[in-house]
Amino acid sequence: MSSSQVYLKKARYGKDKVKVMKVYRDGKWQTCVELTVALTLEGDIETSYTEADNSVVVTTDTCKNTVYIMAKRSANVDNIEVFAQEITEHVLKQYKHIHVAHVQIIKHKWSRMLIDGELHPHSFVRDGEDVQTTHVIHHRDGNKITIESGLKNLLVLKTTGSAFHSFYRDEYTTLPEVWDRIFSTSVDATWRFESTKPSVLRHQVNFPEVHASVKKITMDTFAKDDSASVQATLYKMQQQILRDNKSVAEIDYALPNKHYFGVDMSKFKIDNTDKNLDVFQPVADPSGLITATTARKPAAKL
Ligand SMILES: O=c1[nH]c(=O)c2[nH]c(=O)[nH]c2[nH]1
Repeated sequence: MSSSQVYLKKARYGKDKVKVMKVYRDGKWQTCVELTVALTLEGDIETSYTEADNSVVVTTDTCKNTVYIMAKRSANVDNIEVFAQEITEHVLKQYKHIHVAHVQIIKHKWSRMLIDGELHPHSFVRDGEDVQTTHVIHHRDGNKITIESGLKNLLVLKTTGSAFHSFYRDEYTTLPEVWDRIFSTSVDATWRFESTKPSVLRHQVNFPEVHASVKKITMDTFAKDDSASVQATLYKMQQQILRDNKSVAEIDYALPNKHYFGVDMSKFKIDNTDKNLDVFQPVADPSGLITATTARKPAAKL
């Protein structure tokens, strides 16, 4: 194939995995926020790939510096969707040949310690590996912003209140029906916001409240639902999230079904079945993987 038949179709570059910790101080009370940030850029940058023209390259090192300087100036590092928009706005203002700025943020958990029954003013604990995420894409054209936020790695388990039966059977099916089983999953939820107007997104959506609501509904539904399947429980979670969060346009879930199988003890003449089933083998893989997206129907036209 001659080189005239190929062209640079897409290009985007920047700095990934920029780790930043910000401490806010209010008298003796301190708060900390730890983020992993990626800032990547699109625009009139083709010649850096096609002609070795570095004059159009805002260096990835500059991208890293930008994250740190914006963290220094910002009062909103904790509110990752707003902090991400502060960065994209700065980038589009500063670099006229950059037309799309992407900021992806992972917010790690630091929860205030409870010491002698009281919240401690400056000590924190990592009490879970679940993280909040966001991906803000800011287009110079029309000043359009899209925001996709997420809750990842929320590991949950219930020891009863979950069944799986009446499924499709054929000559390939060996799975027994169960009316009581362990249900465990690591929740991976991603939701997109309705509006594309920056002013609305930035100032009228309470992003931390949406994160908190998604987490609460996920856990409430998981605990309370008499689960007929991962699929049915997942859809209940998504429906409730869209009902309670008007700013959310649609939500995806990816739920691995982390299997716990009863150990066969029949060779030892020990009954570990049905009512006597209480020893399980956690099976890391393979796992089921149940995914779905739930969205709002467009409003009916009158
Ligand atoms: O909730 C479930 N959904 C499935 O689709 C499935 N498939 C399976 O083997 N176990 C389960 N459990």
